[in-house]
Amino acid sequence: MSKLLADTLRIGQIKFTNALPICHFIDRNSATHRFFPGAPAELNRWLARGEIDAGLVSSFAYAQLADDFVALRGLSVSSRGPVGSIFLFSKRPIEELSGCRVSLTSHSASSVSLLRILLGEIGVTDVSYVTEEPDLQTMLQRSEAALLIADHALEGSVRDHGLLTYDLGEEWYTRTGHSMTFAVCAVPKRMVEENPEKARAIQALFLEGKRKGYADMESVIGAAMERMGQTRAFWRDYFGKLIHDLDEELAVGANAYFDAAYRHGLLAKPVKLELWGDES
Ligand SMILES: C=C(O[C@@H]1C=C(C(=O)O)C=C[C@H]1O)C(=O)O
Repeated sequence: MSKLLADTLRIGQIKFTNALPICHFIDRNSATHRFFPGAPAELNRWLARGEIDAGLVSSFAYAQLADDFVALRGLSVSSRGPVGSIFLFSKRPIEELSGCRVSLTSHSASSVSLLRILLGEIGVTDVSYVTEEPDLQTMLQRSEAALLIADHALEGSVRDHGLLTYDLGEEWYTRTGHSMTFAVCAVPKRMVEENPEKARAIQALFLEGKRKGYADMESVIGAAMERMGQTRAFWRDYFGKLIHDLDEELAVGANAYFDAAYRHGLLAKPVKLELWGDES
């Protein structure tokens, strides 16, 4: 990562289609800030190491860092039911994966934990999880099932591979009745305490991007088609499933997910999502 002026805000941004409604229109570089696009696992790492100051990260990564970070109100990647881009592709029914090898995309933190939770709740045991680069064909050479997220999952979902396909947003909703929040915009508590105007500026940049994205969804869809093909109707349907507006109600679902992650031994201690900032 290049050297920046000491007070330039370094902000992480998800590089995949799921964040386009927020990120497509964002003003990426200015004298005061610079956006760094990455896969969720990269963003999580950059945030934990202090290589970015704030930004969109996996909700699970936020939970691991919750002592030191808040989540900005009005910004997330969430769904209430099917999400359309987080799939377990499986050679056999999900209930029959006990003792099997299951491949996990190296790009995710939230969805891999969600899969472990769901399989645990279903009573699937002795799974050997392996983390791999997201390539469905390679993953399934040795595994019974493979978890993909984001653009790789979208690609997998339109391919005719004859595999069983489980949408993790839908599985979570069916089992718990809760929404699921996959990504939040994390900002250090230290920043909101010592320099709240900086945290407000980050929130304003993202919220302005989102306002423009939702006001001109046809341009967002055009950008998605340029990247990945498919029809306008495909993207309208996909973006219709996503919610980008973290609020108290979505926080209930996020907290249910954090509770489950703790119960399943994936988080070291119980965590509550801390919302910060006004959405205006
Ligand atoms: C909806 C999605 O959610 C993403 C899933 C993430 C994860 O599993 O860690 C992180 C960020 C989200 O943007 C997606 O991948 O399409």
